[in-house]
Amino acid sequence: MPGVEGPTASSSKVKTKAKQRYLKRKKERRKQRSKGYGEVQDGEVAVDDVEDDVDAVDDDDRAGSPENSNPTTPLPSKPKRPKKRRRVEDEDDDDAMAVDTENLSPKTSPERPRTPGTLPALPSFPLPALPNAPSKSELALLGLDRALVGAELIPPSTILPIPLAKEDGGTRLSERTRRRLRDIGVTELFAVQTALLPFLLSEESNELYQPFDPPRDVCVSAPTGSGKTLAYVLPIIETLSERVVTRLRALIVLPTRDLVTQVRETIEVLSKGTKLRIGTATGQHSFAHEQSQLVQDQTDVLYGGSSKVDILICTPGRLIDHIVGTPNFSLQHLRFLVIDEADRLLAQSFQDWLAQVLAATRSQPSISEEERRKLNSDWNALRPDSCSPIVLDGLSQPYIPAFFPETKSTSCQKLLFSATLTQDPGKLAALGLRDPKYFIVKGEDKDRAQSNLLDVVMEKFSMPATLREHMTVMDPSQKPLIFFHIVQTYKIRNALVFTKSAESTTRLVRLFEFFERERTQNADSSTLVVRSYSSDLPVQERKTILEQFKNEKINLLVCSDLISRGIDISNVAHVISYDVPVDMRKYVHRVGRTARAGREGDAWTLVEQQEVHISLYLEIDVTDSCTLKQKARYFKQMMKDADHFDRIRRIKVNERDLEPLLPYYASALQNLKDLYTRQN
Ligand SMILES: Nc1ncnc2c1ncn2[C@@H]1O[C@H](COP(=O)(O)OP(=O)(O)OP(=O)(O)O)[C@@H](O)[C@H]1O
Repeated sequence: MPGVEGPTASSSKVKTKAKQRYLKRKKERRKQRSKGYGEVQDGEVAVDDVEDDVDAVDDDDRAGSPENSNPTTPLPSKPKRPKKRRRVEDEDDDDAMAVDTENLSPKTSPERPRTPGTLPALPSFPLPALPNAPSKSELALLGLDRALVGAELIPPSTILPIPLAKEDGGTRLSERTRRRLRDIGVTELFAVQTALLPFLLSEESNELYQPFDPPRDVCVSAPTGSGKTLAYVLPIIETLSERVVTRLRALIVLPTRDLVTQVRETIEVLSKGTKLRIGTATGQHSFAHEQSQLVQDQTDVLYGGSSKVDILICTPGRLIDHIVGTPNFSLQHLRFLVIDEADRLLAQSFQDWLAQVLAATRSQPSISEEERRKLNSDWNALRPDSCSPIVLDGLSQPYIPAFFPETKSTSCQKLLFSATLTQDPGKLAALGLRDPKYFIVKGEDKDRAQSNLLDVVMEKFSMPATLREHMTVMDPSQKPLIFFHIVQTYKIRNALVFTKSAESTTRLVRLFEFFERERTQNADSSTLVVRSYSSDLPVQERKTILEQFKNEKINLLVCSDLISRGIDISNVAHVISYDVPVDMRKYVHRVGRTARAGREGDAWTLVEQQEVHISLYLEIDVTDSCTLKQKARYFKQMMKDADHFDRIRRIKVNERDLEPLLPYYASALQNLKDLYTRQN
């Protein structure tokens, strides 16, 4: 067909011309070479002959390569011309591959000796490279709970005035509650409260039961003394104060009895004028007594439970005792489950308390066949209004047809609080949080939201802005003396002093008392009063001591970490860590006993340096000298890891500063030694 043949014929003509041009250039090249190198060798001709068969268009392309573009270019003064590349069968191979193939195949020119330096340079391939290792911060964000990424960050300086007028001013608090707050001197909401109250008191969430649209759970991380207690107490009181029947609707779990007492006092003050009833379960009283205080009817089988209290504040151990052993003690009506000091409580595996509590909020009553038959015949006898919707669902009941049968959920909203909230996914997973909402009080700068969030994830806890921190490094043998020196020099009063154990507490108090006796005998000043506070003391005595400390009849209270968490004593001006805290969390909670609610405060840490000189005093004190050797380094590293070292002012104490105290100290040591010798 002419239409087909025409182009084919013309292309073959073009091809012929191109080939002629190519052959002409080739001849010229040969001439050039023979001038420069003399006789052409056999092998080379052979290669060229192979090349002659290659498609001319290809050759044209190659003619444009630097190698061939200028045949008149002076050739390098090498003994042999560079070996010509040979195009092998695979047309897709690039030039580099062609060179490689030839080099790997000595058959192409077996007789030609290979001279170093005659091969064209191989193109360099990019070397395989490892990707950069992700930074610590990138790793921290990986796999992070989405809820935490969407956390609401609240600048610590945020406040909201509480008006007394009819309008609530955005606080969502009733007039009654606002008046109560005014009565106790609270005129504005603190940062954590400004965020929590509107969230927990929104219109949709003030129902006692929300089986089809249950409320979201909440996790709060806010510094010590920032007002977390009111952030949960106020919404609980506001939501429950409208209730008609008393049911156990709020459960507050705390790690110690002292904290239970403290929170109870706060709730009692603020719920004045409501009908809400408050109970505690700590094991302080007999079990039977507690049962009678908590449950109305322990004899009948009541599927809806029976409660004398609306709000129960308790420690986990005693709570489990009641779940297991108190008839009609039921958590089915719970609207709020508060876990304060959550990181500490989640670390406690006591009887798997958390799993038991969560199960109790969802549990169905176990009903015998006989009871079930009775129920079917007399449904009204059950008094269905006494059961929560979720329990009612589990009972045999008259069949009510429904187009859209919906599953009901417990209305219990979990609220977790801590100044050192754990981000441990395993621990949080155990809680089975429902669409949790995180609130984090941290950082004034909104542009640094990402890094603030990272700090929380990497457990770089925030501290009160009004806290001043100091540390002094010393030889262990001088620690008691330097402690006395700091107390005298900085006029330390209203101080909590933390030691590592109840035993060291007692010893330090004795030594201090001897020292003060010697000092005041020879000087015109009043004796400082120091007392120990430990779990060994009877409850009533502990209460009395705390009262005396609050009333400033005791100047220094020496204690172990028993009261390092949560305890709120407004007049604590100083916290002294006589023994360094074992971890950053402990440090945060210890120093957080001062500088609360915007007040100023000082924290002092006495750190032993590496070299250990065991003195008379320390012979009694030291049990683990290996640990001791590590202390200064360990403490500094702990602070550096938390990006906190720069906030701590280092104090240097000279030998000369200590000289005036030495005689009293020597006598005090002798007295202490005599005392221990007598006791043994
Ligand atoms: N809005 C407020 N105005 C004035 N004082 C307040 C306000 N909110 C709380 N406080 C007071 O601040 C102090 C510290 O509050 P709270 O004990 O709740 O702190 P916290 O955040 O729970 O601390 P911690 O983590 O140490 O337990 C308390 O004395 C409390 O009465």
